[in-house]
Amino acid sequence: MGTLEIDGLTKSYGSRKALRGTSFDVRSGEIFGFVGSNGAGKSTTMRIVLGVLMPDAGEVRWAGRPVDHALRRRIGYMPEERGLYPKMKVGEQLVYLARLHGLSKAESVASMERWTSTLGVDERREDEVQKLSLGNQQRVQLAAALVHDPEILVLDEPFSGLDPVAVDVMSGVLRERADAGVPVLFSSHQLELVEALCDRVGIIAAGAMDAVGTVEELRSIGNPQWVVDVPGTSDASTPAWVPDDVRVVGRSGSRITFEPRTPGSEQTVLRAALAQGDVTEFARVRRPLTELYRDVVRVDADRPTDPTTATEASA
Ligand SMILES: Nc1ncnc2c1ncn2[C@@H]1O[C@H](COP(=O)(O)OP(=O)(O)OP(=O)(O)O)[C@@H](O)[C@H]1O
Repeated sequence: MGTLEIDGLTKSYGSRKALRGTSFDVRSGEIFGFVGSNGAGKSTTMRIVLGVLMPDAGEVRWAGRPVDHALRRRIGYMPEERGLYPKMKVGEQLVYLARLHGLSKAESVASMERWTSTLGVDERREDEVQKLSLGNQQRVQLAAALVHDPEILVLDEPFSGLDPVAVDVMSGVLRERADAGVPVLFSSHQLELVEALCDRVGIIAAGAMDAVGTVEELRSIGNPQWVVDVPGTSDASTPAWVPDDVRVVGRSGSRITFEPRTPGSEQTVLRAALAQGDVTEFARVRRPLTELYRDVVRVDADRPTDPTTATEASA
């Protein structure tokens, strides 16, 4: 049990700066969703955690200790480029990988059987990997990351290309591993899935973390939005009764979405709305991660680059 700390990583490929001081941590028992646009630096970060790449500066620690070769053997990794031997049989390959990580023959076979069953590829154990569909190859790839019972999981886009049933199976496995105390770090572009599955989310842009926190904490960055509905009121884009200290950002019939310009001005709106008639809805909008992500990335694009700062939304 412990925390995986990614601390101040920088990395350049020639003149291209891929990471500019990336820092965040993944705690024991949590699923951490790592999101960001193409080329933002997710795979580079994960490769450094695994020791496949060396950073120019910065450090990765597990339970307070720098991650060394021995510790890396206890990480389960799913690389973006995948890494199975296409001509090797599924079962043999998983046993081989477990043996490489130091499990006995009997332990390796038992683990292979467990994970192929859990992931629904037990009937394919005798097949060459290349004969499986891409989705089933991905299930085997996850089995390969899990077969040595790792203490940490680092998965690069494990959900890409999976059908909905496979997504459910994989989500269940990640949750079960996290519940067993494993920190689970995975990257994804499927933000709805990340929102549903993750305990915390980190948004990376241009090699630096822009925001880290629970989805609820990310909602507190930027302007909160509220919705108010007074049926029967005028359908002007901004009705005259709406006070000036809010900004109307959307309207659908009598239902208005707005952002307070000053703290508490949503209450002024409520009072003004009640003066118009019956208020059938007044609530803070729970914006989906997809929108929060766009806001964070848009603000980042508008701002002069200061790669050393990240918004830490977590308490
Ligand atoms: N081997 C390499 N040689 C040169 N540049 C690289 C190499 N690997 C990555 N890069 C560059 O580093 C930056 C970060 O890439 P990285 O693959 O880490 O991003 P990513 O967030 O994983 O992207 P994606 O979502 O597309 O997988 C990009 O600008 C990429 O072009």
